[in-house]
Amino acid sequence: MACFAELGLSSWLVEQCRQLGLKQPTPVQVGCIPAILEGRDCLGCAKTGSGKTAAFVLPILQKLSEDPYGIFCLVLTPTRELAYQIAEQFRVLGKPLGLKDCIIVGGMDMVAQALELSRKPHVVIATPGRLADHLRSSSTFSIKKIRFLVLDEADRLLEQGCTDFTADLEAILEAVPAQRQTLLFSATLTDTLRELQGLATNQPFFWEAQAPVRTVEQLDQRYLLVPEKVKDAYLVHLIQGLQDEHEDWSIIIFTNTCKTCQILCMMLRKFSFPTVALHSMMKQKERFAALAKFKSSIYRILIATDVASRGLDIPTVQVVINHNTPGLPKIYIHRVGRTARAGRQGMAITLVTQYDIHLVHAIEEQIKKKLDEFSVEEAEVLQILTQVNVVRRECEIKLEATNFDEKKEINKRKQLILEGKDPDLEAKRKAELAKIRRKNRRFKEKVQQTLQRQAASRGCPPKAQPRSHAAPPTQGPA
Ligand SMILES: Nc1ncnc2c1ncn2[C@@H]1O[C@H](COP(=O)(O)OP(=O)(O)OP(=O)(O)O)[C@@H](O)[C@H]1O
Repeated sequence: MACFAELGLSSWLVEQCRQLGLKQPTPVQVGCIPAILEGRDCLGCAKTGSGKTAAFVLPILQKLSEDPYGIFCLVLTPTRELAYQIAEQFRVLGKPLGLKDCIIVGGMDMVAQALELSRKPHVVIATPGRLADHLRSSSTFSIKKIRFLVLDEADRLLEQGCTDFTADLEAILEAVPAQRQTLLFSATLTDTLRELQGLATNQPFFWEAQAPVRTVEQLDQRYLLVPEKVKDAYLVHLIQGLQDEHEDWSIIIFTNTCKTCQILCMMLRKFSFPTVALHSMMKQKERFAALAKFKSSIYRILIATDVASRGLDIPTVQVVINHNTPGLPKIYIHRVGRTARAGRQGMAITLVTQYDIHLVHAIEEQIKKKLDEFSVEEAEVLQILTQVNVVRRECEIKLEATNFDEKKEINKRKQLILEGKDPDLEAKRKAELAKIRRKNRRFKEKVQQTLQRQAASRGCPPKAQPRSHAAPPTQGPA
């Protein structure tokens, strides 16, 4: 395996790596750094926690040291917390350069950001929405001369998920020069490869880690079949077990909505688990504070929505629990990638209800690996069931009293207005879409029932279970 110096990096950068404890480059670094130094665009696809950040930070710093000016590089990332993490890597590795960086993310003071931008930092790390706002409203800075454009978690930036970056990305792409080096990185690039290739046209170099499985080897991946109604009792039982078994334990729990995240956080605290929440309904300062408390192990459990599923690098995390089975395999890959990073061991446990078995199949097909069953003593779960349900209900009532839903609705409307959309029209469109989906689902169910009836009348055995180990969930103690 090559060493950092053999990749063409200058001695001061090699020394920085050594000081940081990076002894040998990882495969994605070996693959991408020389191509970037040659001046080529680069698309780097490698597993979670495999060192993709340094794969672009190191060559950019080298080029910056040869021709320092501001603004030299723009890095775009989907989440605010990730922007701070990337900035830290630039700062640490670029220390000898006296690197000036600037973080432009939503939820922070815009005037202070505008001032910082006008001081021509070498590197700007931004979320697309806030940077586009600055471009629309200010003429005190320019990204017309940037040498590097980086899209970290590039597939997320390009897909139209719950936060749609397309319009903001368009505004940004109009403001950057055509002559630039574009670097795109993610653990799941291949799904949006065609769109991404349109962005990187300068002798693009595509690097993908060759591996039979798309998740890391050191990750023990489990599923736990739970009846929907008793999910939270299983969760409490799981955490209790992990806490009893491990001295220095640290867990991230992923939920599907901000509200569930908030309720579960309140509930786990009632059970005296040191828990902090991270979701987009929190103020930015609270988000940073929560993350800092978790990183410093003051709190052992971080309960989060997918705002924390990409990129966050917290080496102490040993376990990831998916409170809901992710609807998309790619979300699963990023969530479970918050543990077992940089060669460490880790475990991911996905709670699977009777309605989610097909999602597990889709995940297994994508990652090219079967999940193993995680077994628990059902009798022990039964013992805490009533208590957990009562506490959860109390937390729900408490949260309702804070008008959480109303605040969420107002935030949503604000966001739509900012995106130039009519909130009422959007609501109507959504309701129509939901109606169509319901109709489709009913139709599918009817077809299924007819097929089963026909099979039964022909005397065929009922259709086999989709997977050998995914037996129907046990009749839980509901
Ligand atoms: N050459 C190296 N040797 C050892 N550790 C490294 C090396 N390069 C990076 N690391 C460490 O590996 C960890 C993961 O790196 P990084 O956050 O860049 O992963 P990633 O590939 O971007 O993951 P994700 O897809 O989840 O964003 C970091 O703590 C980083 O400091």
